[in-house]
Amino acid sequence: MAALLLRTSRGLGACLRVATGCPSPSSCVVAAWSSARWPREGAVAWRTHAQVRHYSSSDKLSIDMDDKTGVAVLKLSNPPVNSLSLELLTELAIGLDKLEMNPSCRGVIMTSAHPHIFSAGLDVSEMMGKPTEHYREFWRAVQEMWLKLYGSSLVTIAAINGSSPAGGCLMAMCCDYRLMADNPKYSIGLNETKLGIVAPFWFRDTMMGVVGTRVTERSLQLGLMYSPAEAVHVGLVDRTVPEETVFEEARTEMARWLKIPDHARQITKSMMRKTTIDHLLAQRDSDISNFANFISKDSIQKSLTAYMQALRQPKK
Ligand SMILES: CCCCC/C=C/C(=O)SCCNC(=O)CCNC(=O)[C@H](O)C(C)(C)COP(=O)(O)OP(=O)(O)OC[C@H]1O[C@@H](n2cnc3c(N)ncnc32)[C@H](O)[C@@H]1OP(=O)(O)O
Repeated sequence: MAALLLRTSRGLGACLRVATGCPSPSSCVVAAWSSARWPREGAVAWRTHAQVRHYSSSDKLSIDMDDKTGVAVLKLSNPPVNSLSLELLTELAIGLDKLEMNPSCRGVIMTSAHPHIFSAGLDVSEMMGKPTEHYREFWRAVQEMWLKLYGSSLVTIAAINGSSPAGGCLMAMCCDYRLMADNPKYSIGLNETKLGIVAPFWFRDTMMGVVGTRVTERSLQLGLMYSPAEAVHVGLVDRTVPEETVFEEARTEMARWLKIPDHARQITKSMMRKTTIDHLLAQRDSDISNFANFISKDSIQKSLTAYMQALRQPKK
């Protein structure tokens, strides 16, 4: 059973079960086998160039997997600002799942296809003027993307080639390592309070795992956005690099991580993240209800409307 789990289901939960010898729920194995049958018929287009395989069922996301190096490159491509719509979040979760199930994949570099913006975070229009059912579906998709990315057993590196507020920062923080372009015009952080909304506990927990309690508390209350240099100073970003080298530096960093035996690194990662993941899993439905109730409030809808109007004003 342990060998089967390692081969078919390499999420962090599976790693820790293998390490501890705990029995796995049978649903986990079933899910692993059904996902392993990708590409799904009709949903995924394949191109093969030597050892690089391109697969994506959406024009908002491209994933190129190099079988020789074991490294996949995941590029967000949702103009103008890579906002995380329901569609893009769903594609991200599916894409990450496929990489997890691909036995030749060992690492993922996440970046943006558009210069200047890594991701503007959650698509605010998905949180405005919609029925409650839509909010529930949207929030489940946000959770799912987080569970796949934060819970990935692969080495994940964020090559942050532009600004990365809120949900964009969350994605970067889910990764094992963060490189950011040293352009002072870019910024990164969890700015939710500035929109009049509150980052949920698992956004907070993710940030605490990266920068610790004190910096998280100050950053969240004030909705701080950090320049690349400031982000390095507080530990939100590991390193800044010249803008034109972000991607190559990410590749070099990946090579360093891939020198570590997968099983040892994966079990260590799982030990570090399991409590945070379990916390959300135990409260998934109540978290969805909380979000749907909160976002439906008139006062919150007014705050979001005002924020979007301000965003649309010409910049000085
Ligand atoms: C309980 C609730 C918890 C929920 C947790 C929430 C998490 C989130 O992620 S909320 C989203 C927070 N995101 C932001 O606050 C980012 C806002 N955007 C920006 O700061 C900037 O747009 C930028 C720095 C990302 C890019 O700046 P710039 O290149 O100057 O582009 P524009 O500001 O002109 O924007 C172009 C276009 O895109 C629209 N837009 C920007 N961000 C979003 C977004 N997050 N969702 C939807 N739409 C967004 C912006 O309104 C412009 O639209 P048009 O004027 O119609 O062209």
